[in-house]
Amino acid sequence: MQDRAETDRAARAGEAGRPATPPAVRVQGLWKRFGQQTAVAGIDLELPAGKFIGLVGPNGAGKTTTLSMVTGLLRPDQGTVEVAGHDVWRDPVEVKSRIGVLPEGLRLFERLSGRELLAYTGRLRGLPGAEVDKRATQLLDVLDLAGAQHKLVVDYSTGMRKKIGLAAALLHNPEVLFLDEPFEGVDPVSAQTIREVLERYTRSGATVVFSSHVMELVESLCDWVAVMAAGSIRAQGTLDQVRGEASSLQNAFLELVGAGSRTGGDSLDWLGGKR
Ligand SMILES: Nc1ncnc2c1ncn2[C@@H]1O[C@H](COP(=O)(O)OP(=O)(O)OP(=O)(O)O)[C@@H](O)[C@H]1O
Repeated sequence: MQDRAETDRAARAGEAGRPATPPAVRVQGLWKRFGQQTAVAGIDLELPAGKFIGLVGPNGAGKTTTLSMVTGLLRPDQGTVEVAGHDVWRDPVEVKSRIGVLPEGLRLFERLSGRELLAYTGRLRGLPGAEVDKRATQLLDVLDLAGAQHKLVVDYSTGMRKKIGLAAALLHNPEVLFLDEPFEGVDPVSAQTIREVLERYTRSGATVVFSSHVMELVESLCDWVAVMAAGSIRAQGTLDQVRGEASSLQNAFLELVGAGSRTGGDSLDWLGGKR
């Protein structure tokens, strides 16, 4: 007779007998309140590994709060979060070694140059100096920052800051990369570069989770989507599952967040009228 542990192991094993990969993120019963405001209202979320995942929702939906709790930056009031099979709040060191994060309102060491920032990040991550140098050179090159590598980060533009932040988040080759609005403030050329880097990264089996308001972008990039509104998950699944019968993700999104019937400003009858 199989013992319990054996049965559990068998249940976790894939059809080929290999251990099944745990989801990139598993969230259960997650809550966060700020005073009277409930930012995240008991969500469950399971994000598969190896996918390009979009977390979408209107302003104030709770995306940043969720990503902050998932990445160990903000302690939940209630609930559990696992990343790559490890509990974020019980096993933070293990989790942090496996993830890269580009947070909202990115704070960087402003008085370092881009290259110094990468060198410092690499050493903090415990990488050997020569390896950091090699990876930094390649990342600066691919992200078109080689010409600005000796400039102080404080003098970087918004898009350059996003790119150096992304380079720092990728330097240790994380299993799961979390990006809060990675394309905001980024010009189309840089956006294309970031996109190519991320597509290449997910093709290697890694997971990208990013939040965005731009549905066209999510539709063209992601194979998996979670829709959030008012602190709850309204839908999660493959792009096709979430889009359902709707003609586009944008239309599905408007229905899911209950904005489908909004009038688009009928009450502003004075705007554009007689002056
Ligand atoms: N530190 C805080 N203190 C008080 N309220 C907060 C705090 N952080 C978030 N909130 C509130 O929680 C709710 C969710 O905010 P959050 O920033 O997570 O939304 P979001 O989906 O990321 O929005 P956006 O798309 O506008 O960035 C909002 O109502 C916000 O005002």
